[in-house]
Amino acid sequence: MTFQSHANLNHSAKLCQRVQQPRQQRMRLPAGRRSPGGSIGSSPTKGCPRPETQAPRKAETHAPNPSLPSTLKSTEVQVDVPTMGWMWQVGSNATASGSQAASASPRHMPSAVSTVANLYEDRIKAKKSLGQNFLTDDGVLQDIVVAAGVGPGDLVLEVGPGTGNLTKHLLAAGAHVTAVEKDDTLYGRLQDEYRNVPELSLVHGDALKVGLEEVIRGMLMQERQAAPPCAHPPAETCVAVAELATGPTSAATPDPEPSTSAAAVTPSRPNSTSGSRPGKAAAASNGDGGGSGGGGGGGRSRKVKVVANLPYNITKDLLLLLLPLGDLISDLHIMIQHEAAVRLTERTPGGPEWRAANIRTLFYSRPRYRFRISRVKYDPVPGVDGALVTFSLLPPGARPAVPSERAFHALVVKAFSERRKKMRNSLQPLHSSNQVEAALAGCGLNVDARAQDLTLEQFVTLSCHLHQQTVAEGMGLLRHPRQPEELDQDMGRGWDEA
Ligand SMILES: C[S@@+](CC[C@H](N)C(=O)[O-])C[C@H]1O[C@@H](n2cnc3c(N)ncnc32)[C@H](O)[C@@H]1O
Repeated sequence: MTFQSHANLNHSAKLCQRVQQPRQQRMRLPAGRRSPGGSIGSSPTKGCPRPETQAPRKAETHAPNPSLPSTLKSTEVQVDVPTMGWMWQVGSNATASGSQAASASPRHMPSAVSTVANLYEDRIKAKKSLGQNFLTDDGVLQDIVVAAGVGPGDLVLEVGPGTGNLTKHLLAAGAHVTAVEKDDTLYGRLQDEYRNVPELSLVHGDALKVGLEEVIRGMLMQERQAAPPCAHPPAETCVAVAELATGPTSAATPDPEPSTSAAAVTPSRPNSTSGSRPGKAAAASNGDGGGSGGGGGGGRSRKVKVVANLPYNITKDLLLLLLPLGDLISDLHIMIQHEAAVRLTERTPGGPEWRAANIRTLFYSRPRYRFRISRVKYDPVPGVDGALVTFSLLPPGARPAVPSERAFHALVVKAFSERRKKMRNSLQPLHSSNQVEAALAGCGLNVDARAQDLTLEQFVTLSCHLHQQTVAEGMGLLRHPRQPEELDQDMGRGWDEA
């Protein structure tokens, strides 16, 4: 992963900055007036190091939405821009001339459809392997931002900004956005477009590998350093600042899985000396949890929102990663396949769609299906409709109390692994059939129950009963429920392995 610190642009990149025509200006031109030599990889930029300027291999790319050219006439949309001033205000760019600034309207942003068209004009094709189906409807993008409740000063993590179309709407709502993009080319373009936008930090890398938890901690630490703690923060949207650098101290998460990321990431921004956020913030990596200027560990800071039009192939892994971060994230608002969204927001057991993922989702959050997004709103057009789903994350203390979260989820996954089997069979070899029957009976459940019959609460009770049994057996309080032959087999296995 590389983190885009605009202030840390290397020397050659700075040279590029001087010779390139600012992308902002090119994006404002109507499509018909664009210079054929205006692509990133051509003319004035020759010789400057840029990531991946050639088009990707054909097999990896989607066919563009054929309806796109006909909609290109509308190249701008009117957006209410908060007091920060809009990024397309060319005058804010030190390399832009005064006359350019005067002619640019800060209240306009390029339309989503024209941004995608610009990609194609620059011979950049959407990559299937990265799930690149770009939203091209500013109305939908605006609806997402409104549904996510994004407002001025909110901290938003966006995964897969791609064209920046959703990013623009988030920024227009006044959010401070940190966006993680894996694609080299799109990351490079965003880097160019937003280099003078202190409200956006870009992270280059795979969202599943960059260490998102540390990225989020960095966002919160930076926020903490920039401003004093809010006087009356709503409890559900706050996190104890002392926990930011060190992780949660609550005993409610008995077995937090260790973070795999290498280092905390702390955004730094250009030209932000007088802005609401600092240019540099190193405390996240030096462990200064209290914040040198922020008044000690008693203060509280806000939590982060996650808003993303996700590539469908990373939805599951990203949810596994983010759902347990209810101490840092208030809510996730993500676009996923419509059918998957319906399944994931199911709350009642019994149906064939009731899965381990439902139990896990409800354990960590309150999911809500928000609205369907027609496939024709994307380019290239995917084979399925999308949907916006909101997950309101539960802070660790509000989750169901289980002896071990890891053991609980292992139990649920095992129970659903053979859905047609009764749990006294599917849970073997984690637990013997006798153990499972005893535990089910102890919970007041049918001993023939299958996984799809149980609610989250019933799984929680079952896991507690099984845990108590295991502890009691360990202390010799219960007769071992396994049959003598099974024990003999275990013993034999042990000897063989030795
Ligand atoms: C569905 S597109 C969304 C683009 C844009 N946000 C929009 O709404 O039009 C998904 C984006 O995620 C990026 N992406 C794919 N896999 C990723 C990963 N593992 N980590 C970060 N970004 C990823 C793609 O390059 C692409 O830009």
